[in-house]
Amino acid sequence: MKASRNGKTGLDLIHDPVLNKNTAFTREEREKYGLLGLLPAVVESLDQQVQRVLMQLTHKHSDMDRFVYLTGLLDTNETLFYKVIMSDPTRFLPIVYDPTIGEACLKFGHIYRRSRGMYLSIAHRGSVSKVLADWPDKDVRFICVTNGGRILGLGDIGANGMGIPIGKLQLYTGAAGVPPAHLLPLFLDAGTNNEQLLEDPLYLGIRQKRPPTEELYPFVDEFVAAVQERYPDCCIHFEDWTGSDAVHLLARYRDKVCCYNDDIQGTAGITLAGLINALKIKGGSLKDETIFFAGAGSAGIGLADLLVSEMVSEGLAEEEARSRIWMYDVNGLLQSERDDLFDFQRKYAHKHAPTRDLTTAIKSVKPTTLIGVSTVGGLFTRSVVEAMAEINDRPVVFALSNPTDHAECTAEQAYQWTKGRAIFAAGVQFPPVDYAGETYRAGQANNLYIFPAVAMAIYATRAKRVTDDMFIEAAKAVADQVPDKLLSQGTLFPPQSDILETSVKTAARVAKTVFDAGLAQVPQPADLEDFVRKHLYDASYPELD
Ligand SMILES: O=C([O-])CC(=O)C(=O)O
Ligand SMILES: [Mg+2]
Repeated sequence: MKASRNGKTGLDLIHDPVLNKNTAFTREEREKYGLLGLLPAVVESLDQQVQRVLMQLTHKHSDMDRFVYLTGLLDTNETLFYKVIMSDPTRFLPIVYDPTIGEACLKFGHIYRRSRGMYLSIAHRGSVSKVLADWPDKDVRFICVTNGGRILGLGDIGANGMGIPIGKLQLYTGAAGVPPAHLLPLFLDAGTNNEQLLEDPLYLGIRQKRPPTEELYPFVDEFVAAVQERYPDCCIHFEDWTGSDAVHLLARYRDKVCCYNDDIQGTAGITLAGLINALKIKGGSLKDETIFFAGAGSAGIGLADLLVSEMVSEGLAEEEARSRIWMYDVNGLLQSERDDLFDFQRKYAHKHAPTRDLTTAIKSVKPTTLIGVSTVGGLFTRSVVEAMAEINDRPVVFALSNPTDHAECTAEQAYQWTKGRAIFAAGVQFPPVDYAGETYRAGQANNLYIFPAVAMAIYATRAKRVTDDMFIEAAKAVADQVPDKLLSQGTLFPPQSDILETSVKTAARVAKTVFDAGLAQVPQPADLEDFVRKHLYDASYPELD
């Protein structure tokens, strides 16, 4: 009997999720690797196996059950898992990702079956590098890392937040074809302040409160240094940290190592794409907009900073650009007299009387665009949305918080309350809305259009650093790929059914930005799209020798 390329034969080969083909092992392979008798008689194609999975999924009663089933499939047959989700992204992205992932994270410790990725705990301080070396793969190119501090709009859910790095990296592959062999989800466990979880007997993380920043940041420093040492070509993707940690950690590392924060830069990118297309619909240019953020955390600040740089490139002075951006948080409008603001929020606090009422603030500031990054479901009440419609002929309203019950308002509310005049987008997918004889199709302003494509560009070019320009270019590329017909129905983003194609084109444009900035570590090819295609993961069975 011959051994496969990783030395495995027989049951060990069947139990290896990367090499397993299950009923698709050929007769020759069964003979060669000692599989005869371990499999049913039939030899099936990957497509036939997909049919069986689809059939089994129809018998599940909820997307949560489908999520658990698909996780099990990934644990046993990676190729089949990606073949299934890439066969119908519109159907499967909402199951492996938002909104189902939100519920999956809340229940993570309860539905947990098998470990995936790595868990580094603050108890490992001083030996993080040694513990990281337990990971068997030699060529890790991306680590998506969270500490569970602010998962989606769900707040601090500690180790249950591990669902997010796992899901985000599945989107690298499913939405942009980054090969899964190079991806490592990682949970940096420094405890949780979530009392309910600390008391849950099935909670999976360390049972202690979060440490102060002075203890957390040296731990993150040690982790970042350990990654540099073991995987010098690895890009660190920070995800779902609390707002202030997100902003401070990105500032700490962005000029020193290859890293980015998706909540800051990816969310900013997709929202910029939405704004570019909203302006195509209503006319005008970004520099003439007044933008009001409900929520002043990492997503709001990241987007505000990106908008300021775009407005400056359209000719505004930086101070003037900042004056067009207003923010509002739990304590009301950010204004110059407030003494409870972080350094990075202060630049968006303008002279204004204090107000703690959102409608009053909107009526006074008169924004053209309202962006919800508050995590507060229903924050955009009828009076808020009607105020936007009074001020603007075509009010731009983006309700970006997720999962679904955290959205600031629904698509139906936005269209009804503005009598169909809103240019609306949400962080989750809402169904089409029929209003006064028209059908409106709100697009999903989700960073899944941005970060997987940016990651593909980083992967293909071996980029040394990640810059805001890469996210701005990704935003423009995504905006350019929305067909006119969709724009006329109010959809600001490309269809998810073509997500891989959209990502390839976006990645090619981002790759150009990387080469132009001199940040690539490979020679520049003549045809960038072809170059990206050569790096794509192919969901078909690997050779075993
Ligand atoms: O994951 C998503 O859908 C968007 C996101 O990054 C977040 O909400 O933190
Ligand atoms: Mg996030």
